[in-house]
Amino acid sequence: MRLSALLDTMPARDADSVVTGLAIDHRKVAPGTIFGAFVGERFNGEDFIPAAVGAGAIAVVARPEAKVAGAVHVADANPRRAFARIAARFFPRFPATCVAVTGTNGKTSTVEMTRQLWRMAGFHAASIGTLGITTSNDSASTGLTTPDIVTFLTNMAGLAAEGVTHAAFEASSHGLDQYRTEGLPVKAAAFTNLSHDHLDYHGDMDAYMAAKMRLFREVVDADGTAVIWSDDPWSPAAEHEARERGLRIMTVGAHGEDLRLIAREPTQLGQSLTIAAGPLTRKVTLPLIGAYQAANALVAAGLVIATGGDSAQTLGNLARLQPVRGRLERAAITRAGAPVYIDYAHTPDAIEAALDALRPHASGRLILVFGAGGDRDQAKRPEMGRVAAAKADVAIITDDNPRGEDPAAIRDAIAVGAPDARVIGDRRAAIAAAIAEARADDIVCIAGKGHEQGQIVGAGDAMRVIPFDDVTVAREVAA
Ligand SMILES: CC(=O)N[C@H]1[C@@H](OP(=O)(O)OP(=O)(O)OC[C@H]2O[C@@H](n3ccc(=O)[nH]c3=O)[C@H](O)[C@@H]2O)O[C@H](CO)[C@@H](O)[C@@H]1O[C@H](C)C(=O)N[C@@H](C)C(=O)N[C@H](CCC(=O)O)C(=O)O
Ligand SMILES: Nc1ncnc2c1ncn2[C@@H]1O[C@H](COP(=O)(O)OP(=O)(O)OP(=O)(O)O)[C@@H](O)[C@H]1O
Ligand SMILES: N[C@H](CCC[C@H](N)C(=O)O)C(=O)O
Ligand SMILES: [Mg+2]
Repeated sequence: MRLSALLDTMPARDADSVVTGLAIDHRKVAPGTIFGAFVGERFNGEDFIPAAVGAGAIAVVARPEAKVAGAVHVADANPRRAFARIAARFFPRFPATCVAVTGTNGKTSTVEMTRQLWRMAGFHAASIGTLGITTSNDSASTGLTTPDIVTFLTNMAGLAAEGVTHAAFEASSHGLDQYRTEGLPVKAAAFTNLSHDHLDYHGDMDAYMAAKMRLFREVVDADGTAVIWSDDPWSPAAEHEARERGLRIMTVGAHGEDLRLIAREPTQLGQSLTIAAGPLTRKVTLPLIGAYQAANALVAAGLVIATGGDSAQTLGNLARLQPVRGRLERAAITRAGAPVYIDYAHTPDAIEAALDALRPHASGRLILVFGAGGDRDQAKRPEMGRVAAAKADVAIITDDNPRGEDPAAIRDAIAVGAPDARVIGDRRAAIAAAIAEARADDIVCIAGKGHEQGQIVGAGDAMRVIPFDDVTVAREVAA
């Protein structure tokens, strides 16, 4: 592709230069690359411009004040956005129907359920997010929830080339703030909820919400649909944003206008949902437990219906949803007979949602093992402790990806909110203690890591990922 096909203005002599690719990391620059130089948290990408040009970059997207010699300077006060727009021209292929999900909790579950519902309707569908890229044949891990813009668009082009026509992706607040998911038409976008997380990055809840709402303000198509979970304290604010943009609005939940959850009753293996969709009222048995999973399933149904799915068929298909990895996944039964669940709860609100989901199924006690990640929001730690102390009968604080921090200091910060909790740093020992403690009528919940396959310790060059899988460890210890 020629540079002139990607840039609006450039010196005439550069117009015919051939663009071979795009990169935001100077180490990935090859001859013919367009390099995006961004000011980040750890580095200033502008410092790498000479190295990028040396490696063959033919254009650099950077702030007007950046120094660029030997390549076209695409100057923009918001270089991440400018780069995303150029990248979208370079990768013009994508699945015809793309939808996005944002919110503090429930993104992964919702995109994965959306993929399953599309699949049941006969489409070749994919989901992209924390679990990586999932299609009905394959799954591949990508590292971050929302990868960088080049990876994101490359993946979308790859899916389209494989024949995927429907894709649901997670839009994390970091991803939205850093323009990591732009450039393809997004027919519908969902908001699940907002609660305490990532305030280290965003500062306060209003700024966090504003980052998420870029999805409605800028990313979703102007004639697209906003699917909004109606029962969250932040739902009215989300609805206001969608209205301001002139989007079609679909509200879902007990207070929802479009998919109204009229009743929810636990059954032995799941729950029975009564849902009104316009004139149609349907009762379906969802084979998953907990209010939070019902919420995510309904938002997923909303996205499918918003993009042309038949209401009756989509709601009926909820009965065939498969569990999402690491989200209230039953991993083992202890020798005493207690079920052990693995859940990805790593925020105060998620711990509450997971324990609320399990409570109706425990005639005895709820025993919780949990921790908080290092180099992440510190303010959520005592809050996680408080909700654990309030909602679990036995709480055990352990390590969950300490990264560059002292694990003992993280545990102490959690214990401020849960002074009676036991503290066992070694995660395997903590899981073993919970399993040893459980009697037949108790339930053990191991929170925070879900599908993760490792314990991240150290930072920078000293960073190591020690293999660790809660499901495997729970099975080994329970055996
Ligand atoms: C805080 C954050 O989001 N950081 C991400 C962000 O970093 P940054 O823009 O601050 O970049 P930086 O490392 O300071 O470097 C600045 C620029 O210089 C470039 N660079 C840097 C070094 C070098 O040698 N050469 C070079 O060119 C970098 O590519 C970058 O463009 O962009 C980097 C490149 O894509 C990411 O690796 C990095 O993710 C870090 C590792 C991270 O931990 N991110 C987490 C918090 C995150 O994004 N999480 C969300 C999930 C949230 C949720 O779902 O709850 C996610 O979407 O995964
Ligand atoms: N709708 C919801 N309401 C409240 N809590 C939820 C909801 N959905 C999920 N959770 C909780 O959050 C955890 C993570 O769920 P999920 O992975 O779907 O969210 P996510 O938004 O993708 O998270 P991340 O920010 O890590 O990407 C679940 O294991 C559960 O404890
Ligand atoms: N997407 C989340 C994942 C957290 C998972 C938990 N195990 C942790 O490390 O805190 C984050 O980056 O904050
Ligand atoms: Mg996720």
